[in-house]
Amino acid sequence: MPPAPEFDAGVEPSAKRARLEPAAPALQLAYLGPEGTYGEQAARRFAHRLGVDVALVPCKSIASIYAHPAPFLCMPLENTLQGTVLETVDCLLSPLATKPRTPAAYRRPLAIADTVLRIDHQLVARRGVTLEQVEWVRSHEQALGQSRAFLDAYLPAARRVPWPSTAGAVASLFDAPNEPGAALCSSAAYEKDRWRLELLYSGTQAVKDNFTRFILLTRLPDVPVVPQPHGYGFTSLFACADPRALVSSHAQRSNIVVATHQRPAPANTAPEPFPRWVLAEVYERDPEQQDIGGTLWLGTFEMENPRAADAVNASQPQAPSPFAPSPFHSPFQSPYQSPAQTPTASHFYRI
Ligand SMILES: O=C(O)C(=O)Cc1ccccc1
Repeated sequence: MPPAPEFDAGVEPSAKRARLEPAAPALQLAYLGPEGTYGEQAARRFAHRLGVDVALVPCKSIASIYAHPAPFLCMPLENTLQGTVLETVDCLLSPLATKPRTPAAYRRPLAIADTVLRIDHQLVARRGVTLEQVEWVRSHEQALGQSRAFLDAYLPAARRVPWPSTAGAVASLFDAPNEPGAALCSSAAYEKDRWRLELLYSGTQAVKDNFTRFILLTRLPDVPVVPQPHGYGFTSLFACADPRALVSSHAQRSNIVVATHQRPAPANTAPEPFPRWVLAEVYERDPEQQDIGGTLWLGTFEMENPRAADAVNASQPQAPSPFAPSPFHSPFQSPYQSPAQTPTASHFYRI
């Protein structure tokens, strides 16, 4: 009797089996959601520039972006008409407080890039609602402020209701189906829901050339600064508790302070009528080439309270980085800053 054929279970011998590597999970990039915000547009640009597989994660507020454990965070920093985005600067300065507000398990984020978006607001309401009927307008406080003159002229009696985001304000219109309200949002947010929206006015901001600058932060170690497509601006952000410190610590390095963002410090941190913390934007000159370098990263924080500096600088978990190591991200080190000029580690740190 011939031997029984070997039982073929339909499985290839293991040596021949195709080796399917598990796909690396996409790196998360947290932004101000929901879909349709200006923040989402900025986040998409950053994702493209990073050149790695990135999953966008919408967050409910700017504060919740900063608290998110995602390796990348996208936040609005400043606007042509409204200036500083207060919630963002509050987050960036929060490590100056004695108790860091970010959970200790998350690596404190560092800025690695910026992008500038043109901002053009649309006033929208649910289908059938007219401008004359609008009793309230919801939007991010930036959009309400940028549209102040329009609202004064066209909707003087309407209540202005700050909302965590522009696209969130649009979504809220459908939760209040019987109320004659409106929202200020991007064209993208309008386009997404246009079948159920009325476009009441296009371009409500006070000037046509209205821009918002967003920054990209990372919690990963050793991420190289992301090349700027425009090729200029080696901009660092430095925070300090006393604006005078900017002059003494930067003058001799021929750095130029080009902008400052100021917020009140907790009143008990300084015996002054105007206790304040300052985030300063600084061009770092390359002393060799006599020109200005190419990338944004947040600079060094000068600390009044060394205990706070220690808390912030406390060792943080190192997530594996998919990027080549960069010399630019070691603490207290800038390519154009000699260690001899760097004040003690307990008083300075980079954000
Ligand atoms: O709410 C949004 O869409 C944001 O991204 C914040 C914002 C609001 C208005 C102008 C720029 C950014």
